[in-house]
Amino acid sequence: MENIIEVSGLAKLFANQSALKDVSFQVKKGETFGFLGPSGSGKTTTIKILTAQLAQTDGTALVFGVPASKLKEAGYRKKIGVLTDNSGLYARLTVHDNLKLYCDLYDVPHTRIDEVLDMVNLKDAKKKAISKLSKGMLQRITLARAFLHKPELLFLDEPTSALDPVNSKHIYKGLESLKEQGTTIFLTTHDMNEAEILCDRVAFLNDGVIQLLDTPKALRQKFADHTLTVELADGSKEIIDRGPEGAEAMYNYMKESKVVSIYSNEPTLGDIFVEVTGRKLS
Ligand SMILES: Nc1ncnc2c1ncn2[C@@H]1O[C@H](COP(=O)(O)OP(=O)(O)OP(=O)(O)O)[C@@H](O)[C@H]1O
Repeated sequence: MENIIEVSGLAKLFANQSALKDVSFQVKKGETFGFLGPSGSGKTTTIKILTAQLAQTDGTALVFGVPASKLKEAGYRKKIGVLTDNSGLYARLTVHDNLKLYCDLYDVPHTRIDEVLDMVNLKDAKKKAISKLSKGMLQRITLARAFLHKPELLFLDEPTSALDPVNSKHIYKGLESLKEQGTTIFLTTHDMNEAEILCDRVAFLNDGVIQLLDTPKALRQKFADHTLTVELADGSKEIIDRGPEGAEAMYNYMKESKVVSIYSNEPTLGDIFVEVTGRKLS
C-alpha cells in the first residue's frame, strides 16, 4: 500500500535539548495513525516538521513523497489539513464568515460550511463571533476549518483536548466519516481511549524515541498475560490460565453449569504504555 508519510532517522535539537532523537515510521494511504506520548515527548515537534513549520536537525521526513520542507512550494496546500493550537481564525467575524473565507481560499462551495459544522456539532453557533466561543467550541471550529477543503491528509494535534465526552464523540464520528472517504489521518494524543477508538496503528513516543509501533489489537495481544477471567454463578470471579490446567478448571465449572461469562485479560493501551516506558501518559 502507498505510503503517504515516510519518516526516517528524524532528530530535532532545540539549542542543546534533544526533542526527537531517532524517529522512523511510515503512514499508509487511508490509515489513521496515532502518535501517542506524554507531554514533552515530541509529538507537536513531529507534526511541525511534517507540516513545514519547523526544520529537522537530522533525518528525512517525506510527505506525498516530497521532503516536508518543500510542501509549501510544491503546491500541496490543498491536499493537507492541519489542526494545531493556533486557530488562525478572525475573532470579530462569525463562525460562518470565517469558514466562508476559507471556502473562497480553497475554491470550496459555501454549501460545505453546513456539512462541516454538522460534523463538529456546531450548527447552532453559525452566527456567533469567534471571540464569543468557549475553548471547546473554538477547538471544534478550528477542526472544521482543517477539513473544510476535504484534504487527503489531515494532521490533528490533540484534537479533543478541550472537549467534553459528548463533543469528543461527535468529533470521533466526524473523523470516522472522513476516514470512510479515504482521508489519511495523523493524530497526536495522550488519550489512550481516543487512540483505541480512532487509530489503525499507534506509535508510542517517549523522550523523542518510538518505543512500540503496531495495531492496538496486536499490542494488546502481545502484552496479554495469557489468563482468562471466569465469572461464576455465585458472583465470584476466577482467573484461570489458558493452558491445560485452566482447561480442567473450566471443564469443571462448565460441567456444574457455574459459568456466567468468560473474558480475556488484555491490557489497555494505557497499561502497555506504563509497562513499556515506566511513565504515565498525562
Ligand atoms: N521552540 C522550542 N524551543 C525549545 N524547546 C522546545 C521548543 N518546542 C518544543 N521544545 C521542547 O521539545 C520537547 C518536545 O516538545 P513537544 O511540544 O514536541 O512535545 P509534545 O509531546 O507535543 O508535548 P504536549 O503533549 O505537552 O504538547 C519538550 O521538551 C519541549 O520543551
